[in-house]
Amino acid sequence: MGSSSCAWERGGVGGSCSSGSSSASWSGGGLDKGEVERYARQLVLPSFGVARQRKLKEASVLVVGAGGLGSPVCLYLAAAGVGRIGVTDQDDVEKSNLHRQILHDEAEVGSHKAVSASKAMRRLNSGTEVEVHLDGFRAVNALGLVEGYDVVVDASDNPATRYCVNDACVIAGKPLVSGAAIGTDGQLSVYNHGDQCPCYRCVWPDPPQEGACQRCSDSGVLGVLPGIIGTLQALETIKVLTGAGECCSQKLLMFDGLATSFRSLKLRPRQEKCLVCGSSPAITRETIGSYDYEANCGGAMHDKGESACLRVLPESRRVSCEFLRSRIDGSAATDREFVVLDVRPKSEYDFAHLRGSVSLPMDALEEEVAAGAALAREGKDTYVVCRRGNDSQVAVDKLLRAGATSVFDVEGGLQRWSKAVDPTFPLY
Ligand SMILES: Nc1ncnc2c1ncn2[C@@H]1O[C@H](COP(=O)(O)OP(=O)(O)OP(=O)(O)O)[C@@H](O)[C@H]1O
Repeated sequence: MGSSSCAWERGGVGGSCSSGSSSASWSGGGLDKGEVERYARQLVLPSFGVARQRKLKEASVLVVGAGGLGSPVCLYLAAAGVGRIGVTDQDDVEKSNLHRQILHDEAEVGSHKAVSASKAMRRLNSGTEVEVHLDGFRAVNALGLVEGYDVVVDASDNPATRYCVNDACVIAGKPLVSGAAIGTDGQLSVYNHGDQCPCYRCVWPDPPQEGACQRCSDSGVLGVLPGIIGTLQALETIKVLTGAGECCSQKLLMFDGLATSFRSLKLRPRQEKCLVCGSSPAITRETIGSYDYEANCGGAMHDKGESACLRVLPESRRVSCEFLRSRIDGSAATDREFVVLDVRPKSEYDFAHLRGSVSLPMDALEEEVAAGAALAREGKDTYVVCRRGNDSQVAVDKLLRAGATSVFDVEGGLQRWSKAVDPTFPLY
């Protein structure tokens, strides 16, 4: 090869290669050598190429939630070369997150998820600028957060956040890549992307009642499921940012993990009556900050373990975990007979329960109440436990209404037991 000729040129944009010039002998279409080498396998794709890679480099994405869905979203977007990624979460990494939240590892248990996520992305790609928003997504910061990015990915797990993220995206005119995964199923759609494309609220105008929505912490999730849906969210985000292919907008993709099958539903276009993108919106730039999403859209935005506890019983019906321990070890100042009822599903009882406790899942307890058999334990003190101290209160309430007199809720449930009494009891 002659010394004056260009070694090679790609992309056609950027520096020239004239004979005798001191400038580089090549042009990478706006990418440097390291970037060309790093992204080579997608640069060679005719459907992608250098121009789209450059778009990714110039783009920014906000990821709401650094959990099961957010993990593959953050990792794949950083790996793909998105220029700036913001991640927001308010929660800490727990051991029970690790089977699916592959952003985090054992060393990060107890640390803030957004911080842990940022470390993982920086480890993966030092060329991606990572921004951390520690307070989570809320009505008061919604618009400010969303306006700082080109595309928003909803990787959260509760309806109040989903509606709030959607409304902010509509007001700020940002596409929203939304995913959900629970049990062995998942779904995905791109909202608010183009004139006719509906927003999340157009498709789901009626938020669920508080407590009506399933959560991974209660219903369980096969670890790989959010991996699949989150990876699809990353793919859709890349397509929205670069214009490659066709986005999953105006349709809802549904995945059945047990059958390994995908189905898609066509969605109705934007709705005139929609509260946020309709012709006379109630939620606007001026009102979003004070809109009460928790009251209007299905309950708490941030699931902070025990703080999410219900309070349906008077203090006199509640005992502490420490008191229950004193009954079990015989140090309490009473020798009345007692029984510990565990109202969690049998599957949970089977993997860990208090020695001597009796399994009576909520549906069996309801049958017992309906059959008038709820007083069978009268004469003994009955202490009711569940995982977090919510179902146990409901169970005690049902037993009291059925005429039982000596039943008590164990405050904070087995999570509190694990933290306050016996750290060897599995915390999940
Ligand atoms: N308003 C919000 N702002 C930021 N992050 C949120 C918000 N609401 C939920 N999240 C985060 O979204 C993530 C959802 O993750 P995931 O569904 O895997 O469940 P999890 O809450 O981490 O775990 P588990 O349900 O098992 O306790 C969580 O990290 C959660 O803290």
